[in-house]
Amino acid sequence: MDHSDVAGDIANILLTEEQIGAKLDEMAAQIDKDYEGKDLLLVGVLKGAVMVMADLSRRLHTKAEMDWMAVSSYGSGTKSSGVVRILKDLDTDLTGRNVLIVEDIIDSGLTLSWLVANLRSRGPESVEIAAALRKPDAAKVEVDVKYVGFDIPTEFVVGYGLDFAEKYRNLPFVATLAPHVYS
Ligand SMILES: O=P(O)(O)OC[C@H]1O[C@H](OP(=O)(O)OP(=O)(O)O)[C@H](O)[C@@H]1O
Ligand code: HPA
Ligand SMILES: [Mg+2]
Repeated sequence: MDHSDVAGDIANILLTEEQIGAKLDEMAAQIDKDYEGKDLLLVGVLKGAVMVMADLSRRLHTKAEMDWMAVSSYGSGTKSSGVVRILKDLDTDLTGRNVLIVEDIIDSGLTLSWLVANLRSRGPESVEIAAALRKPDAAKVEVDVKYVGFDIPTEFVVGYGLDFAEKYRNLPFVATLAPHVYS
């Protein structure tokens, strides 16, 4: 079998580009309502959140700044190590700011619970979370998410920013991988 093309690596498409786009429309409308008249700082969590940050931010009418943090807890594997490392910190002082963390996925919740606590300690006015995906049955810690796109089953997924060993981030949809990819 020829596994050189991406299509041969995909087992099942969970969410199409159209479904994701429609959900982001709803999320952006709610965020616009909630932040009306406020200054908003979007904090994207590299690298996975690049797609959702680009697509969500372009749907907002609220004036927003964007900054980025790079943290990593998964390395090249499919399981969270539980140890969060800051690879790149924010450039922005959070004092008095309304921060909205933009994430691709909440899986164990370890990354975001750590990140929320870290950002709250910097004196912001508020810290909320917008996440495209959440795996409710995989939660090891509860994370209070204000805006969530889709709840998905406890399966490793790729696409729309999500990687397996740095690949598949550029897929426009969210999918599971064929077993041969892991072997
Ligand atoms: O809820 P958790 O179990 O903590 O998992 C979620 C986190 O894991 C992934 O990041 P990863 O560490 O793979 O970095 P990446 O975004 O660069 O792929 C994902 O983008 C989230 O940040
Ligand atoms: O299901 C996932 N896929 C890719 N990266 C991830 N990081 C946490 N969960 C996942
Ligand atoms: Mg990753």
